Amino acid sequence: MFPPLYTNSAEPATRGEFTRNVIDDAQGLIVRDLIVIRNDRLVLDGVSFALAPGAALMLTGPNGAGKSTLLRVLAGLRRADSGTILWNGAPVTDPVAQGTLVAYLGHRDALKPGLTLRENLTLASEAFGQSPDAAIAALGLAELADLPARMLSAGQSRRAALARTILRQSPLWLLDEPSLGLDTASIARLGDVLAAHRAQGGIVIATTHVDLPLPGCETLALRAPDFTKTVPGGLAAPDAARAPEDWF
Ligand SMILES: Nc1ncnc2c1ncn2[C@@H]1O[C@H](COP(=O)(O)OP(=O)(O)OP(=O)(O)O)[C@@H](O)[C@H]1O
Repeated sequence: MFPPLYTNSAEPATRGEFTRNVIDDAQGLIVRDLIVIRNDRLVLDGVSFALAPGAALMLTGPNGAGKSTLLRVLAGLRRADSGTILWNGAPVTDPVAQGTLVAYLGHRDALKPGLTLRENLTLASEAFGQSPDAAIAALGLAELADLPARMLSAGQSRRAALARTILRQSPLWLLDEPSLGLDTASIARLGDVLAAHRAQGGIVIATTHVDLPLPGCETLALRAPDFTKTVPGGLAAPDAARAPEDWF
């Protein structure tokens, strides 16, 4: 098991401890010294953590702290200005290019309103040769499966988006506020789904403003960025030279 060492500051003591204890070729996910600058503002300032297979991390912090930004970097939807991501000891430069490594649930449910719930999930699952039935059942959606997505409530729609995320059967789940709008029974189902994934060696990273059903998880509390400080022109590191149009 990795040591639960995290930081989103550049404090030398924490960085030193992290470096001493984490072995680069270990199984699982290692994130080291991630720096992200948005609009000349330092949003993530040296985020580091390590998660072994079966582990989970809850990302907390005030609005604007960078939780979604961190997930999007890990999902390959945005580049970091500097830092390293290792998966099973190998550097991950583009998670999207790794195919099924990552399953990402963003803020938006992004269902096609004219298609039924099942059609939405089938569309997503065909590329992976999976049937959507297990995911539909796991999120308690069988009775709603033939309704057009436009007829789903906010919580039902969130469950459908969760089902679409999990059917990829990716080892690394990145979930942005997965419990948003879910009722008590649905949160319990979400807990079962997360536990089953972790029991198979999967890793979960989830942002949240409320408690999530992730027993034994680690927590990384990101701090609000200091918006009185600017980083004009970004960092001197080569990554910072990428054109803004390369970024999502
Ligand atoms: N398009 C943008 N351009 C520049 N800065 C942005 C942009 N979108 C967001 N930011 C800044 O990036 C920072 C991190 O935003 P992010 O969405 O990652 O925060 P968060 O912790 O997920 O917040 P919340 O709890 O509200 O979801 C914010 O402080 C925000 O001001």
